[in-house]
Amino acid sequence: MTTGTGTARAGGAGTGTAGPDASLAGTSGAGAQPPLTLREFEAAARARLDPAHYDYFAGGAGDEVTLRANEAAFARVALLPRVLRGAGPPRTDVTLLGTAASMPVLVAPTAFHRLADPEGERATARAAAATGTIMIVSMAATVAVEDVAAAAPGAALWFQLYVQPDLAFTERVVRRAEAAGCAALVVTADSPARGVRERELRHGFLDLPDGLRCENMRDGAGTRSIAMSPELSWDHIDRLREMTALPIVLKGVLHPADVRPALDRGVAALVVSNHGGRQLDAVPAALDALPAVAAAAGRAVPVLLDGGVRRGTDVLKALALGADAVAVGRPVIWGLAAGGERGAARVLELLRAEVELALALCGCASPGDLAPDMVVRRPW
Ligand SMILES: Cc1cc2nc3c(=O)[nH]c(=O)nc-3n(C[C@H](O)[C@H](O)[C@H](O)COP(=O)(O)O)c2cc1C
Ligand SMILES: CC(C)CC(=O)C(=O)O
Repeated sequence: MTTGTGTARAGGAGTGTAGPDASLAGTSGAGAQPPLTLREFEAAARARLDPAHYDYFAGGAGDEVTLRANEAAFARVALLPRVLRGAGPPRTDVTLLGTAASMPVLVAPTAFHRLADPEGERATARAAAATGTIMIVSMAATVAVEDVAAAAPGAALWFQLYVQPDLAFTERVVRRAEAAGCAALVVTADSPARGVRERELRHGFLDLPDGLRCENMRDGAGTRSIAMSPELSWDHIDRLREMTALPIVLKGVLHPADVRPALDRGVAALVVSNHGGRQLDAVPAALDALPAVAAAAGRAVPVLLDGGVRRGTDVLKALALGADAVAVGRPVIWGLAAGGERGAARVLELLRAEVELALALCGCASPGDLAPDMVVRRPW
């Protein structure tokens, strides 16, 4: 049987196989071989990036306990496949809040893509479109949301918002995201203050270099730096609900008690996330926080997870433990730094192919077939 034919997708950056992309040969830090895994993409990116920029992307808060925990949590969970279910070639596509995606893997919002590639978020959006998945454009993007949308016609975009103390300014940013065609507003809730990443301090990386800026902060009067809002509260979610008809996704939920107030305010989806270990160190791994949040949501709204997803099998583990989809942050940046648009597309296509194969090997016809009884905690 073949597992490479089950899903139609837009674009042709990938091949549907997990084989190397020869055009990326020479980008790998390990030699002439093109990167074949997300980890190899990280090595390739590291070899190319200014060390200060690599550390900005890679680093986490404090002792990086949570950063390490995110990946380690996936290693502690094992998949328990079913056999002989006649599932056929699996589908990998999902629909989230009305947006179709070729796989249950989204591009998480990450800042400053032009530090990784001159085309920056334009290249990322084209890569997401080629793979047929959703890109969540960061408020801290180095390309304006309008220009990201124009660079990748047909791309499925959502917009991530840091609510600004100036609500009138916040509303103008929301209007720009709406006008650019973003289909959901992802409100980051885990950052009432900015986490301290000591790697940034060691490099003295405190601001974008000359020539780059947060283009979504421009407001006629010029670029403004992004403020974290310590006063952020549920009232702001009410205000945003009044402000926009876009579905609101709450990003950065870890405590199950925060689910009820979110549902009461009409939040359309939740993202279980610790911001890739970059905010409060020593919080649980995202995967470990997922089951309780998913149980509290009780399938009322989609639950997403990000943090530490590096393999297709990680995606299946998260889905089995209650997620409807996951998002990846750093891996897309590694693809971008290693090979621009092609590199980012390759990272996404590798994940899609890995998800497809893992679904087949688990006896699943689609992502929705995963259930909690298909994972076990490793006994070590
Ligand atoms: C370099 C970098 C920049 C980020 N910028 C943002 C951002 O602007 N807004 C946001 O909500 N989250 C941001 N995040 C967090 C990601 O959305 C996501 O939660 C995290 O990267 C997931 O972990 P992963 O990198 O292990 O996949 C950023 C993460 C990184 C690594
Ligand atoms: C510009 C920053 C606020 C972006 C961010 O969220 C991060 O670096 O984790």
